[in-house]
Amino acid sequence: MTATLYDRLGGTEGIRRIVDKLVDNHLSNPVVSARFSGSDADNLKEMAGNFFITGSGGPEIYTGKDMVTTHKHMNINGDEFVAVLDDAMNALQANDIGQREQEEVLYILYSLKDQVVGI
Ligand code: HEM
Repeated sequence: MTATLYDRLGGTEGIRRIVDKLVDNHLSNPVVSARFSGSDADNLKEMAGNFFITGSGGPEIYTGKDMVTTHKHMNINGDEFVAVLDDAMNALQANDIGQREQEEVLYILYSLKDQVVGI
């Protein structure tokens, strides 16, 4: 049986490391940093980490809002969405995640586009 994406990303510990890097990337990415200027970075890391852990086949610990409710009225555009995908790919590569897993994460994130962009 193939291991879950959760396992292949290094389980809870591995995903926490990836998401910490992802949020740090957002904070220093000029395309999106202003979006997060009022955010509590530690809380965002916790919530985004929980989202990834649950969404990749790990324990059901995500108790945050759904993606439409979270991003509604933010008027997020396509360039910002691509910037977030860039930050995610960079975070995976910085943590030596394999290409197959990078592709799977990219596909999952891309599939959420309609729940994030222009809503
Ligand atoms: C597929 C792409 C994305 C996913 C999976 C995602 C996921 C999340 C999650 C899980 C949260 C936390 C929700 C909660 O606290 O209940 C969140 C919050 C947020 N997201 Fe996204 N997001 C995505 C794209 C974006 C984009 C493109 C932007 C804008 C550049 C953005 C801006 C924000 C902001 C400003 C918050 C609120 C932070 C806060 O409460 O301080 N997101 N997102």
